[in-house]
Amino acid sequence: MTKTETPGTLLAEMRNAAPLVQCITNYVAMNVAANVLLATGASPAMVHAEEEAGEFAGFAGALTVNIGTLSPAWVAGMKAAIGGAVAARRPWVLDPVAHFATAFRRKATADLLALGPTIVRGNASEIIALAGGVSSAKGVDSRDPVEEAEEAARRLAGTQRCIVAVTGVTDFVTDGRRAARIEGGSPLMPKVTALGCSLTCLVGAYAAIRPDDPFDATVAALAHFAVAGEQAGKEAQGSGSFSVRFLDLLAEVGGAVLDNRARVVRL
Ligand SMILES: Nc1ncnc2c1ncn2[C@@H]1O[C@H](COP(=O)(O)OP(=O)(O)O)[C@@H](O)[C@H]1O
Ligand SMILES: Cc1ncsc1CCOP(=O)(O)O
Ligand SMILES: [Mg+2]
Repeated sequence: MTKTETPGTLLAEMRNAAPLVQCITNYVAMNVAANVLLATGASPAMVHAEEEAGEFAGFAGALTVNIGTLSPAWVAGMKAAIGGAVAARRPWVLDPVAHFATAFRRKATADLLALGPTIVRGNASEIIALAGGVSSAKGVDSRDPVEEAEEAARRLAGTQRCIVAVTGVTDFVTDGRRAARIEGGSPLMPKVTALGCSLTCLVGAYAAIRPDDPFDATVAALAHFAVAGEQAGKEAQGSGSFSVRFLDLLAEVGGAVLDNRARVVRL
């Protein structure tokens, strides 16, 4: 049986390792996600050109791929990066932002999924649709509760042989066998753009320290967001002050505080 590792232990180890994370993310998220990784202790690099993305992935600790603002050149860069990550046996995370919205996105997402992501992180609408169901969303924001995506997540994890993380009011993580729910966060989080995209990059940072079995690492990344987000929500006056306080708290939260405050239910 695999030993369960606590979020706090993994946070301390991740911070100590300061993993280099190659983030291919969208124009909206690039700056936000880089600041989130720096605050948590990881080292972000936004590298997406086809000419260099595969080479970079060969020495980065992990790769994250997000389709938020897609174009054909970006898809080529993503595929090159994934080739480099797979060859170097590094974990890679897929964030299928609004993949159901257009034929271009659907095709790109199907191609990327076929390359075998280590982890898929999306909101409930995205995960429902990725598993073949009908979601209520049209764009990047979720219109479905996480509870309705749990079965889809288990199915997707089983068929793709990967970890699936669904986020929302209460997050859900499964590898098709193990599963966990993570409570916390704040209703202000979906009111700040690119936090889901940034979380995907943070999942990459945690996965970099457990490349062969990143289930607990994925739970730890979500717990880190949940604990910092909950506290920031208590202190904020609105989404502007939330953003600032959230970044500070991602840095302030240490291993002991994370283990104290994280509400993780293993199923
Ligand atoms: N209503 C909510 N209450 C608490 N936390 C939330 C809520 N909605 C989203 N979150 C948190 O916000 C972060 C981003 O998740 P989500 O909004 O689902 O992603 P996306 O931005 O991709 O749609 C996650 O940490 C999630 O737990
Ligand atoms: C608004 C927007 N449009 C295309 S990508 C993007 C950001 C989505 O960020 P998130 O999925 O984290 O809410
Ligand atoms: Mg998203």
